[in-house]
Amino acid sequence: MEVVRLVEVSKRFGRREILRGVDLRVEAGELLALVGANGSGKSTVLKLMVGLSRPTSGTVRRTAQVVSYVPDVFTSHDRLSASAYLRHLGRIRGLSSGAARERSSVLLERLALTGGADTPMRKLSKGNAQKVALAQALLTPPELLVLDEPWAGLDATAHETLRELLTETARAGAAVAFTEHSTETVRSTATRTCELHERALHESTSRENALPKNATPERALTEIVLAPGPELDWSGRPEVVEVRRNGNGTTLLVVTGQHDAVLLSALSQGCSVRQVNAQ
Ligand SMILES: Nc1ncnc2c1ncn2[C@@H]1O[C@H](COP(=O)(O)OP(=O)(O)OP(=O)(O)O)[C@@H](O)[C@H]1O
Repeated sequence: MEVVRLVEVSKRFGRREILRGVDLRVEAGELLALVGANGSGKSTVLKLMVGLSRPTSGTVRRTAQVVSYVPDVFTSHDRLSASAYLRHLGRIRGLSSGAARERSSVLLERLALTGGADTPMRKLSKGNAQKVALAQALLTPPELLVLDEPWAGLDATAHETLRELLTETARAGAAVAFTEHSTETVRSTATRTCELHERALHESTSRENALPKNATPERALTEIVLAPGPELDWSGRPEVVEVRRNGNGTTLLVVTGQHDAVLLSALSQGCSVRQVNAQ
């Protein structure tokens, strides 16, 4: 399923033409790497994809309703702490306070934020600020996730975690597009690679981890079975896809990769978890 498409897109800054007649289609479940030399126009393509920039000619079609973007530089001069900032954003994106808090802490823990979740963000190091930028993009499940050099500044542990998070997000049905200079990182993460060269986009040869032809990306789900107990309202939780209740308790179908937050939420509100099954 097509999530975003650039059709015959050209982009000029003043008299300078950066892109000419670019066609690019990104589908659900794909991890697209955009590569090319410095100044070749990669960030420009990403900004066009998310709607932060408009083409000089051509069109950008976007079917995704939920779009997340991680810019190449995330400098926050904010006095807010990372946890307060993420909680606030989570609320704006429709999470309950509890869900926003849990999702933020799960993400910051996975990314191993070392600067302190309660430290004002302006005091965070570049790598730790980058972890907050990544967490904000993953607070709620995006349909289109666009990241500009997201590995820049990350330590080895977070480097691998980011690869896992992007893969989980694509498996949950999102289209993921990123720029990256390391060939090794592109090779281990991307399902498709496109190269920008002399204002045009070139599809690179097939990658070893390319999606099988005709594969429909699966929205990987995890089943959580809760024993009879408190009847919680899951309606504000976008990662909870289905709720089935019967005399034996409640079964939740949850987007895999985001089930930890749901489990935490259930446990902290007095539920007893009977089973967790990956589907
Ligand atoms: N807002 C702007 N105004 C004028 N020129 C711009 C603007 N944004 C980008 N450019 C120019 O467009 C060209 C492409 O920039 P872009 O940032 O897309 O390249 P890139 O491939 O992402 O580079 P890098 O690998 O260094 O991040 C550069 O020459 C840049 O100077």
